[in-house]
Formats: sequence, structure tokens, C-alpha cells
Amino acid sequence: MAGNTASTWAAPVASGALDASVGVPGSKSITNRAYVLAALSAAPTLVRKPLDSRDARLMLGALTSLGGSWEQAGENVLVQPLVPEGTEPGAVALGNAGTVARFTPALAGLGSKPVVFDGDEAIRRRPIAPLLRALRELGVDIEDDGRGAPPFTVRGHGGIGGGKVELDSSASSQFLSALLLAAPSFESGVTVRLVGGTPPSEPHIAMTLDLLRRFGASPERQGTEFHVPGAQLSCPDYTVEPDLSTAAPFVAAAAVAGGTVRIEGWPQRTTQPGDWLRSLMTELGQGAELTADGLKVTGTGEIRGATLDLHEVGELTPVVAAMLCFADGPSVISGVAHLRGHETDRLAALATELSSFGARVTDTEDGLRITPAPLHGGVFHTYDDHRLVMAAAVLGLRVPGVEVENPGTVGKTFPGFTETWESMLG
Ligand SMILES: O=C(O)C1=C[C@@H](OP(=O)(O)O)[C@@H](O)[C@H](O)C1
Ligand SMILES: C=C(OP(=O)(O)O)C(=O)O
Repeated sequence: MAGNTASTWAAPVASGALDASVGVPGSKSITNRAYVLAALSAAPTLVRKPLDSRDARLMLGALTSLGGSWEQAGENVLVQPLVPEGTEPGAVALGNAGTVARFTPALAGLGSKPVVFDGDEAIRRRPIAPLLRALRELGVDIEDDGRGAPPFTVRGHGGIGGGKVELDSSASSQFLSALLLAAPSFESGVTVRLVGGTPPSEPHIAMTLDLLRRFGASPERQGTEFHVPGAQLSCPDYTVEPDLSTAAPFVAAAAVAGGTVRIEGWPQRTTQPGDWLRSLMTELGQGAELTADGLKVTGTGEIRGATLDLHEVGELTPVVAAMLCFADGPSVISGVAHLRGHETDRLAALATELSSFGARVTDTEDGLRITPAPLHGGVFHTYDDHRLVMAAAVLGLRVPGVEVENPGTVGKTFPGFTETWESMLG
């Protein structure tokens, strides 16, 4: 897992219109769902083309701590079924991976030992209490210090009853995905009734249902009620799609620098939120053509200002915000209050950083107001957030002197990002 270990990275300026083909690594969200479902399966699963990054390794590490095992097979990973063993205490390292923090506690509830969950400072501030509450109601024994956040300990009693539960998943769709992914292994499956506001990131919920079906489960959804019966899972061979959210800065690059960028292997059909970038490009006045080989994005050099509700595609916000700093007029982004509980408070970070380069950017209760203005160089602080490194790279395409702090943090989802970015620019 190579990566940029320098303390800063000088984001390169595009010297002219782009003409590049880019391959991006596997989807974090699909990889980590496939690993969880593979571990819960009755037989081994060959996960093809998975992501290899900090978050993916944390997930494999978590499964190992919970009694799973896996082996690298070329660019693929063979995952063995989980065999929860023993009563000796264990530990799961969360890093700052939302998918690991939310998807694995239920798996510890299936075992018979106490497992401590903890990670980076940042994960201790990210929301998880509604999920822990729901798991307790389903029969999982969880001890915490009363804050409803890591560190916490799951004391497995050899299985989870499951059944009906209410869940407020408005702070993160991952709470709902966590219950649904583990539910086939609950004695009575699960019926989740959503309460509170609409969960963000709807495509990630659809992705959870899709992967459950691919592994042989039969999830059902009626509006805000979800049902997953207990089931024996199996999927001998599963191929991970390229990560379309990781592709976002490369798509944005065509719009910002002009020219053509082709993203290899863009799926014809997908549940990934990044697929929305195709319609965004059209809305912003760019060309986006899905071919048999991938997505061809043709930039016009002129970006239209836009009013965008990003509730369903929140993880794209940093890159979209950076791109809109080059628009021909003001833009408003809304529907993403939950980004304050992501890797960092992304709304505050984007307002501070983009403003420090000269753009007029303010954070609202649930989004950003962006008024383009002449930009200048400076240090882009990245708050240990991979997507802020990607946003900074987009800004640097047309602004000389953008120094990106701690570029290696992009290794959460794309360890080779800066190298791929530089080769796109030729
Ligand atoms: O389920 C997933 O894989 C994800 C869901 C989303 O989380 P939120 O619903 O918390 O935004 C997304 O932002 C995150 O990057 C990945
Ligand atoms: C919110 C994100 O990550 P996580 O999986 O840690 O929630 C993200 O990748 O933008």
C-alpha cells in the first residue's frame, strides 16, 4: 500500500487542456460491505479487485480480531467465514473508518468474548449512539462510558436474537446499513422502523440491500420499514466496482482544467452515489458520456453556478465545493448537516480552507454558500480528511502555490492518489 509520506504536497497546476485516462481503485463502501458479508457467509468468498487502503485494512483487521481470516490472492482477497472462538478479550481498531465503527460491533455480539472498540480521536467524536441503542434493544450487551461513543465494549453471548427495532439513522445511513448487513445472522432477522429525519446517503442504503441480495439474503423495504430475515449467506465470487467517489476529483478536473478525462471501468449500472456526477456534469455545462469502457468527461472550461441538495450524495461535497469555486456565479449546497459528523466537521473545514484562498465561502446550518472570487496560493489544511486532500488538488489545478498539508491522509481510500493525479496532468 504505497502512499505519499511527505508533510506537504504542492498541488500541480494544469498547464493546458487535459487528455487522460484514469483508473481508480475499488469502492471503499462495496469492499467493506463485501468483507462483512463474506465473513458472515457459510463458505469462503473470493472478493475480486477490492480496495487496498487504510479503511479496507482496518476492516480486515477487525474481522481477524473477531475470529475471521483472509488471504491475499494476487489483486484479490479470499475471505473465510467467521469462526468466533474463545472468551479471551479482544480489540477492534477503528482508525477513523465509519464503516468499521458502525458495521462490526454487531459481529462481536455474535461471538462469546468481550471486544473493545476504539480508534482515532476523530472517531470518538463521530455519532454512533442510535446504533448502539438499537443493538442493545436487539439483545447485544454493550458497555460504554455514557457518551455513546468509542471506546465501548461489546460482550458477546454467542448470538443475537434480533427482532423489531426503531432506529434514528438521520445522522448517518451507516447505522441502518449496520443492522441490515448483520441481520441474516440474527436468530429472528431484523425489522427496522426508521424514526427521526430521513437518513442521508440513500444510494448507500440501496447498496446495502443490493449486496445482501448478492450474498443470498432477501431484504424487503416498504418506505421507512426494512425487513431482513435470518438466512445462510453465500457468494463464492464477488467483484468490486471502481470507487466513483474517489473518481470525483478526476471528473471535476475535466471541468476545471478543460479537456477530456476518461474514468476506466465506470459501471453501466451501480448503486454508488458517485454515479450522480454524470448528471451534475451536464447541469454544470460539461459533457459526460458513458461508453462501454467507462465515463468520458469533456470539460468546456466554463462551469455554471448551481443550487444543489447533496443529502443523498454527501461524501461528494468537498470536491464539488472546490469545483464550484471556479463557477461563473454563486452556488448553494444544502442537505448535508450530517457532514459535521464526518471525518471532521467538513462544512466548517471547507468554509475555512476555501475562504483562505480567496473564495467567499460560508457554512450554513446544512451546507455551504460559495461565491467565486479571484484565488491565490497558500496552505490547504486537511484535518486528517482524505476528501479534503482531493478537494485541494482540484483547487490547485488553476491556482499556483496550493500546498496540501498531510497528503498521506488520502490513504484512507486512495493511497496512490497524488501519483495518479500527477500522471493525469502528464
Ligand atoms: O455506508 C457507507 O459505505 C457510507 C455511507 C455514507 O455515510 P453517511 O451516511 O454517514 O454520510 C458515506 O458518506 C460514507 O462515506 C460511506
Ligand atoms: C464519510 C466518509 O467515510 P466513512 O466511511 O469513514 O464514514 C467518506 O469517505 O467520505
